[in-house]
Amino acid sequence: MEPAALRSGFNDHISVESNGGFDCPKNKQPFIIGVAGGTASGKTTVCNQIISQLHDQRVVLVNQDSFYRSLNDDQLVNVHEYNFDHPAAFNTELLLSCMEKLRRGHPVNIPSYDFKSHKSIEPSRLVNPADVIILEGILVLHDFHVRNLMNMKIFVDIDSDVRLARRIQRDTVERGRNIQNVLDQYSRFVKPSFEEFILTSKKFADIIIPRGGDNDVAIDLIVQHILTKLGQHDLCKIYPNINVIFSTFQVAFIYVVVEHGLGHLPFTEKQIITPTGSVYSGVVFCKRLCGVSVIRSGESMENALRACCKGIKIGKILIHGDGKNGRQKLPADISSRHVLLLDPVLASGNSAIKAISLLLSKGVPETSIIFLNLISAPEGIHAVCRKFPKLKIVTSEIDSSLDKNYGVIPGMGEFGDRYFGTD
Ligand SMILES: Nc1ncnc2c1ncn2[C@@H]1O[C@H](COP(=O)(O)OP(=O)(O)O)[C@@H](O)[C@H]1O
Ligand SMILES: Nc1ccn([C@@H]2O[C@H](COP(=O)(O)O)[C@@H](O)[C@H]2O)c(=O)n1
Ligand SMILES: [Mg+2]
Repeated sequence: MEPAALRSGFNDHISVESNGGFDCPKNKQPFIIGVAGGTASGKTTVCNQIISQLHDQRVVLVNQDSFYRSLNDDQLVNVHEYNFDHPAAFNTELLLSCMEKLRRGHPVNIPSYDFKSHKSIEPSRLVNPADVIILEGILVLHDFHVRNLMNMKIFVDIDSDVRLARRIQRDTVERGRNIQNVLDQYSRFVKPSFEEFILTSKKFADIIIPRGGDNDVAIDLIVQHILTKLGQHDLCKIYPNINVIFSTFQVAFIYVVVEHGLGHLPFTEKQIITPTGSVYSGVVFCKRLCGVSVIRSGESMENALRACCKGIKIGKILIHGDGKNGRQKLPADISSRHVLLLDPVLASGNSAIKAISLLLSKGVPETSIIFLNLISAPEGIHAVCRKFPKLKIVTSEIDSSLDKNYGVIPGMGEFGDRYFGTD
């Protein structure tokens, strides 16, 4: 029996975690982008361009400016002594709690800030949860906790002279300042704080955009990346070494997973002369292969592997449930081969970790292991990917979670029993 026949409707089981960690459906967490850069570098302009190109997605823009602390009366009297470019000028705790609520899928009230009175004003802005949240501001890459929220970090990089010219223009027109105020504030606070806190956060950026809003190519690439990520499971946003095969009903077939796994192996071009004398160009794997099945359910994938790679050697690993080390029968030269580790279900990850550790102890490099499975639980992916970031996982489905007996939900029951007809 093919495993696809064991399951039905397995694409429509998005569930909600019950542990208070996240209230969002598991693979529906928002994609959070941070956009930093010096004053008047074009952060807001870049964000608006990204938003306009993401027209089919729910996007919200949160400005760090909204979290400026209101000045008290004493501070207002001496406003020219106040450093608005220092991290302490912002209420970062409030920013973090608002971002956390949005991340969990809750609406939130964001304060409104008035640059003329230097205070928060009513009404605040009700922001609804969205697929993409963009957080923009001079210091959003400075604070470790704020940075940690982000899936993508952008720094807008523009010549300081251009920024100063734009700032004079903007602050005199929109923020009620005169040129002398702007220049004094710039040389006393804005420039030194830029060098101390903003420029030093540039190293945390994933993308640096020269020329800001004029850089159409950079904005286009960013939008494409966001669209790709929005289509992916959340775990793929965290672990680049996990590959989920496009999930239609048919692709749960073992053969497709095996073929896809083979596609991850390095190969070189090879030409041969056919019996009719013509030249045929094909490819050959750079290194010899070996399958290793985890007994017993992994054996269900062996036929597919043999069908794809005639004569491939296949070893076996038996994992004990009682904490003892696993037993194995593996080719003597396994350390010089690429290993396709076969186990159709990745649940807690405990068996997989034992099997992988055993392969490593036999000298197989982590980079030479491709773990092929059909159904995986997020818990197993976290466990394996954290411990072995250099191996690849190829799966056809990431399910919702684990039950208390470490069974995958919804999963497909005891795979070995169902496949071999012993249930
Ligand atoms: N590429 C550009 N060309 C000309 N003016 C620009 C450009 N980008 C931004 N500006 C102007 O510069 C000022 C600052 O831009 P803004 O996007 O608000 O910067 P930031 O949010 O980084 O402070 C605004 O008045 C804006 O209209
Ligand atoms: N009351 C305030 C608050 C902030 N500023 C300046 O705004 C700059 C940050 O905003 P951008 O849109 O330019 O990123 C920052 O450099 C502060 O100096 C202010 O002048 N008055
Ligand atoms: Mg701005």
